[in-house]
Amino acid sequence: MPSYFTSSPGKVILFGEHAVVYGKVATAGSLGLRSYALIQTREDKKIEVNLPDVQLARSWNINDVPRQARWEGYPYPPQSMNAELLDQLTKFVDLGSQTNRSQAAIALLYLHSFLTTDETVAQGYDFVVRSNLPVGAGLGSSASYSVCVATALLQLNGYLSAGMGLDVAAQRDLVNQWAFQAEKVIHGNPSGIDNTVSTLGGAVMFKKGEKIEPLPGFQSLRFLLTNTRVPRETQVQVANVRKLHDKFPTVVNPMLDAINEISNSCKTIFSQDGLDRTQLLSRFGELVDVNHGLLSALGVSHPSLEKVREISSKLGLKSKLTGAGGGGCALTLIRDDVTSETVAVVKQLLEAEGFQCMETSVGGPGAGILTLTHPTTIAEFLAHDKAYFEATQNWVYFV
Ligand SMILES: Nc1ncnc2c1ncn2[C@@H]1O[C@H](COP(=O)(O)OP(=O)(O)OP(=O)(O)O)[C@@H](O)[C@H]1O
Ligand SMILES: C[C@@](O)(CCO)CC(=O)[O-]
Ligand SMILES: [Mg+2]
Repeated sequence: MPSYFTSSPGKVILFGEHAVVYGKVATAGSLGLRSYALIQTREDKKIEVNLPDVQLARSWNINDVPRQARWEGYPYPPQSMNAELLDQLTKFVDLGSQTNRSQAAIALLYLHSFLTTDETVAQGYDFVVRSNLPVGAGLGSSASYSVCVATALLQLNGYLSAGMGLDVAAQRDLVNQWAFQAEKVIHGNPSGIDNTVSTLGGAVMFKKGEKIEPLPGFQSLRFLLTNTRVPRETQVQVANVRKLHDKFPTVVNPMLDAINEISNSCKTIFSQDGLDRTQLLSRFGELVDVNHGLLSALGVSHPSLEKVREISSKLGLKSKLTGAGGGGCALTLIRDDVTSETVAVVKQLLEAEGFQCMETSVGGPGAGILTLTHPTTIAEFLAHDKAYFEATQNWVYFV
């Protein structure tokens, strides 16, 4: 009975959120906070799905779920989304207005419709995901979920096996492309930066449709992440910026160009000879400030995010929103000269506002698979704590 864990990280966007949707460059890195999935075959032709982070536990007869015939470009996804299939799945899932759950379930079944083989249909499978990422807070929980789904379905159905003849880079690309489809189900019109960082890991410069460039020297930066706990949906924030853009293109386009130059300036300061670390961090902090100002002008800040900036700036620290904004998370640059006492004070002040602070590593591994030698039960998977997965050896990453 094939049984696998898959895992993938969240992301933090340093510069360029929203502008990246319009083809501008953005800079982002993977987070130490990850999602974990279990996928394993069953014998009763059912799909048993358990997504505790969005309170979804459902079971379907596998034969009731629509399937797609072989398509052009197989095994890579079709160029455009299948709107008819999405409609069909929305009705099939029938989760009404509970968008968190329904989007997660539809994204899974959308990929299932294309990727499930006759062999899997003859058995059924369990699928469970749990995440250490806050859901809907700007740290790429949807992309991390999407990459876990894509990796799990591709692995279970044999697309990543040696028999398919794909090298590691091609496997990684396949995972990323299918995860992008799932992100489209959840987000509407994503740029692809979140699923790309979640698949590849590390720290990258990203521009839609172009080759990903690693960002040198990034690992050594420290950030504090603050979750304001103000809920928001990426899809809504992206749509709001779109409305502003369409109403005032001559005003908004130069702002998006300016954001593009922030990522380019970030690259320059990392590669500039003769810039010492103190100067680098100081310039990086200035870019953080400018980027937040532009995002705020695009209408995606929130009083809670301005509060994070106010508190951190009192202690000489620079912060910006990260991800789609409108609530969710802010990142604060911790320069090398900032003492642990100062960090503790900032955290205390932010937590007193009801915010949640996290220090996490950035630039770690991307998506990974672990083949289980002994099948596990859903209950056992759900009972493991976070440390269990991190301590588990033999993860294979797409590096
Ligand atoms: N652990 C999870 N289990 C199931 N579904 C999840 C999980 N994490 C995220 N999702 C799906 O992703 C949606 C949240 O995506 P959204 O893009 O709004 O937030 P985000 O990805 O955390 O933020 P951002 O895109 O700004 O980084 C949820 O509504 C749910 O459908
Ligand atoms: C807001 C946005 O730029 C980043 C969300 O993490 C949307 C996207 O790139 O798809
Ligand atoms: Mg998202």
